[in-house]
Amino acid sequence: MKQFPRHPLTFGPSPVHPLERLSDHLGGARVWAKREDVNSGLAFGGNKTRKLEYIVPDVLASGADTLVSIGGVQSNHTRQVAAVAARLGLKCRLVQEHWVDRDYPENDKVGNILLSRIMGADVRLDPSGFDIGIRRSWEDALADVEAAGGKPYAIPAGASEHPLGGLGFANWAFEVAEQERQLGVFFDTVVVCTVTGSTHAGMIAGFAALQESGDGRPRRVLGIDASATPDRTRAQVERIATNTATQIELGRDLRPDEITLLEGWAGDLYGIPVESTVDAIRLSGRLEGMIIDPVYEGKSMAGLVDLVTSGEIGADSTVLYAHLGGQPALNAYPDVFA
Ligand SMILES: Cc1ncc(COP(=O)(O)O)c(CNC2(C(=O)O)CC2)c1O
Repeated sequence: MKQFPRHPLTFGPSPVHPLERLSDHLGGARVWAKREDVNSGLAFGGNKTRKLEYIVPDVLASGADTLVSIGGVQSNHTRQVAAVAARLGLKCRLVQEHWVDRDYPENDKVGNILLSRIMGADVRLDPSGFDIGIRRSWEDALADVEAAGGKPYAIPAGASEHPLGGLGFANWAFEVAEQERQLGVFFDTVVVCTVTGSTHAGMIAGFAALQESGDGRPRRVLGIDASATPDRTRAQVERIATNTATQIELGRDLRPDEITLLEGWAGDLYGIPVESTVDAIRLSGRLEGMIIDPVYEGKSMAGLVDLVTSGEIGADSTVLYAHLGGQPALNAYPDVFA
């Protein structure tokens, strides 16, 4: 894979470990986890921290003084942008839109948004609803920073539509291959939560590049939709995966079977947990002491549980579950577990 400048924001390779009790409980494939939720000392880290490692060199080269990004009120992404801004000594302007329609009065005071405020971000609430695309509120914030004499750096939702947004998880694929060698294991299936798409898309491009580099063993990357707008998310994954494959000089087109986004566990609305989400969160907590969140990982774990117990992921498979972080948002959902 072509190399790109990376500004280290993580502790190094994120841990990979087996989930024995969960695997025994499911009674089929063996399940392991790769833990982006403990990948960095920057405000609990997560998948966006890995993406930002490849964006920060461009930030520094641009001479910007303010990172400008966007997400829902309980966005993990904007919290990670705030942490990186703090670490780099930059200002941070965050647009927090009304992506989740829940009747929890403390929603804009706890969890991720509390952390972003603690780290000094200029947090602005906006009444606009959920959408993974480029938002007017974000464009207005960029113009606002500029009009006030600042030099903004534009980071779209989830850093996904950013030109360098797929590189973090393309590299992740190569990190997995190295850890497989060290552990003496091969993960034929990767399960990942998909919303704005560049985590999943980067993995698709990275594992394709691994195959082209000679590791021809068949591997599936299964994206579990948590956006509840799967057609838009699938199109965004395809676009970002294709762009990333070009950037890393894959040298071939991606095949349709390399882009798999599965529906069925997002429920009707982004950010609203359904029964399978809550069951998966409890199962992961009670069997492995592994905490997952109700917006993202609870939904991808619900997908993994069904795919393994149904045999769609065969009993002879070894599955790598991508834990991408997200726990701070649990503080906005205490009523769900009361
Ligand atoms: C914990 C966690 N898990 C999975 C995802 C999905 O990643 P992608 O957006 O790259 O598809 C997020 C994203 N979060 C967004 C946010 O604003 O926090 C970009 C939506 C996530 O935070």
